[in-house]
Amino acid sequence: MSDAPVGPLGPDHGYGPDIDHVLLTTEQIDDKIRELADRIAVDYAGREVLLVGVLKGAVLFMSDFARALQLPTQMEFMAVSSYGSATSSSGIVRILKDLDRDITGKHVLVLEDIIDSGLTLSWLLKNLGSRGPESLEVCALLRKPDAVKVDVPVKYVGFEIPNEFVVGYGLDYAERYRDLPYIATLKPEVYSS
Ligand SMILES: O=P(O)(O)OC[C@H]1O[C@H](OP(=O)(O)OP(=O)(O)O)[C@H](O)[C@@H]1O
Ligand code: HPA
Ligand SMILES: [Mg+2]
Repeated sequence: MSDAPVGPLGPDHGYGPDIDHVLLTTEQIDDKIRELADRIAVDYAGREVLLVGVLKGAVLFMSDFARALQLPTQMEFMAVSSYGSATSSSGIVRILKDLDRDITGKHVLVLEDIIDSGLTLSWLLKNLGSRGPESLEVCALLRKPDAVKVDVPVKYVGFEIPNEFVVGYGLDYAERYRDLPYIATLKPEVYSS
């Protein structure tokens, strides 16, 4: 057994001192993923779904969601970046890794960790839509309604959250905190150090 300190919400990989407040616990996230997966299993019954995970933020969500979804799925990943190490979007989306295969005729379900300004997803949907999928929908774990700059049609949303920068469960600040098992905000001094 490890001797690492355990925070009030369980193991926090030692990030505890940087955390300001917890928005969503591991249990709330797990329950929501099961709820989304149940709904999507009904909507896609009899169809084969191609999950497209948006790296890197959606990697934990993709992994838990694919296991919860009681349907055969295939997985592809695309890596895009618009934030770098900043806390607001540059508005410029860059493809860092494209899909490995053609999605023509497929039922594509994009999995995103968060919709903040909506710029990444708006760009991504145009890009994927031009490749001829049979259907194209989005399932996002988080959305910040007060931050949206571009309206994007999103069929499945886990949680609406306040307009604060959050980390954990795949979401990073300067590449840190993705491995935190819950979603939280950081103390202001973390940004100034
Ligand atoms: O709605 P938006 O304002 O466009 O923000 C959402 C996007 O920003 C984050 O990605 P980021 O660019 O930080 O890359 P990462 O997933 O590798 O951290 C997040 O994972 C979403 O993909
Ligand atoms: O609140 C956020 N946290 C981490 N990454 C993000 N990318 C867009 N919004 C966020
Ligand atoms: Mg990021």
